[in-house]
Amino acid sequence: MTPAPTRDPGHLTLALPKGRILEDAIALLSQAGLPLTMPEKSRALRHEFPGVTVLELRNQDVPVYVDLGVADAGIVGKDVLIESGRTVYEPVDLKFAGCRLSLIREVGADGDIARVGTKYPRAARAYLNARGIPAEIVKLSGNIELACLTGLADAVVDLVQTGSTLRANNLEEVDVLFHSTARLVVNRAALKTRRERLRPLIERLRELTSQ
Ligand SMILES: Nc1ncnc2c1ncn2[C@@H]1O[C@H](COP(=O)(O)OP(=O)(O)OP(=O)(O)O)[C@@H](O)[C@H]1O
Ligand SMILES: O=P(O)(O)OC[C@H]1O[C@H](OP(=O)(O)OP(=O)(O)O)[C@H](O)[C@@H]1O
Repeated sequence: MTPAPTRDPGHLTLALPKGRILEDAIALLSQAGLPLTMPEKSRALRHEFPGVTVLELRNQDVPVYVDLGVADAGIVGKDVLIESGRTVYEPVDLKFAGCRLSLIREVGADGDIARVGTKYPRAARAYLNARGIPAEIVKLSGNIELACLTGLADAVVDLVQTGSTLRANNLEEVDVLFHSTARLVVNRAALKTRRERLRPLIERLRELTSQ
């Protein structure tokens, strides 16, 4: 493996997820003083701004890039962070992208739960184990609620925000595993080597989200 080039301690590398978090993340980081704008629609995956590089990633990869120090900091949902099992420093609750991870079934379903579909197998396993439910977990990638509707699973563990997906598909929330919002995550070594950049950013984000 080629060793990573030594990076200028005055330069920040940020891991941001494409998808629904990106626009709010860029807006908040700009308010906090970073010279960022929404990247133009293109196939470019790395975006350069004065003193800041933005890596555009899948949500699940943000904790990996930050934990392994390729990115100094990042923004990701608490749901993805919990599921990743990585213990990155998480100094600010950014309070957007609010939702909850819930156990969902068809309205009125009351049989045993033998199989659960989810994009969150680790969180689902912990929840089911804690309740002594020996269900099989099937890892799915999207439109998770379909697993309930088609009989692929007796229940699903998925995100709920407005509840409109549930209502449109005759589903109900049986239990809430946890609530989630977007978080700033920071690499612990970078917190020391890039202290001058990261400390003011953390402070400003705390002020902006009134913590
Ligand atoms: N309906 C929702 N309302 C509010 N926040 C949500 C909602 N759905 C997801 N989120 C939050 O936004 C994050 C990103 O969601 P998004 O839909 O962009 O991801 P995705 O496209 O499913 O992920 P992937 O990167 O795996 O393709 C989630 O991890 C969660 O924290
Ligand atoms: O309660 P609601 O406001 O309806 O939001 C919940 C829906 O939003 C997310 O799906 P998303 O739109 O990201 O699609 P996905 O299933 O492909 O991830 C989540 O997986 C739910 O399906």
